[in-house]
Amino acid sequence: MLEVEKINTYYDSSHVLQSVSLSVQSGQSVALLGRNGAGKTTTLRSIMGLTPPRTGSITFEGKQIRGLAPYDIARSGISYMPDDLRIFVDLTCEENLELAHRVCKRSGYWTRQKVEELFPVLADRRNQKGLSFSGGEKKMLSLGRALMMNPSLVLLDEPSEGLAPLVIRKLIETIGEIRKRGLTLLLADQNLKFCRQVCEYGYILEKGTVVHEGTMEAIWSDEDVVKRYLAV
Ligand SMILES: Nc1ncnc2c1ncn2[C@@H]1O[C@H](COP(=O)(O)OP(=O)(O)OP(=O)(O)O)[C@@H](O)[C@H]1O
Repeated sequence: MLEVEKINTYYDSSHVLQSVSLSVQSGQSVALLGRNGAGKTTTLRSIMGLTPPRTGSITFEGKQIRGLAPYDIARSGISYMPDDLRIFVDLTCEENLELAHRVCKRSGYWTRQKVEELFPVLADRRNQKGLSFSGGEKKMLSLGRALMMNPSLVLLDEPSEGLAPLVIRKLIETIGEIRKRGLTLLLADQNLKFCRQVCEYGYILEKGTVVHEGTMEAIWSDEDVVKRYLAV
């Protein structure tokens, strides 16, 4: 479904991603792992066209998307939950969700009603502005916005970061529900235990390079790999 081949991404003259390749199959859930500054966010931003790679290829459902504007990439069926969530704090919960749908113009299973069924708290807070939301609620709203675009692939940046263990458990269940609707996921997260519960396959980044890949079970049980690339 998604093939990233040898992409090189820069911030000005700083060469951050160095020949990164990865692939995500339809229906799969794939993790991008690695320590702070390894290049996880930059990989997601590169796919989304927000920090376009200078070279390499990104194909999605057989079409080249490298070089397209982010909104065209979104309309092709990829949505993105950034680590800073990017919800509109001056808008109500309902307005945030409807705006995402209107911008993307893709219809499908996910309507505001379906998103509110998945996250009942968003129904409770339908008319409240985002500023008053807790961190966990903002995350749910941001994920809800991503779903309202009716994507086939969702990129999630640090979904578990900053959440209490109980909320993470709920998030794991929610991701399971989302996957039952046929969605494919690529997520960047430093929480190996969380990734093991929601992903089948993982890529480990270090200094902008893929240094290891394998099933999440294999990564989880490889003490050397965990110590070398993931332990803090
Ligand atoms: N806007 C920017 N301008 C310049 N350099 C940047 C910018 N954003 C990130 N970098 C650098 O690019 C490298 C990769 O950062 P990136 O945010 O992709 O890593 P990450 O794995 O997502 O880490 P984190 O978990 O801390 O977000 C780091 O060295 C970082 O300092």
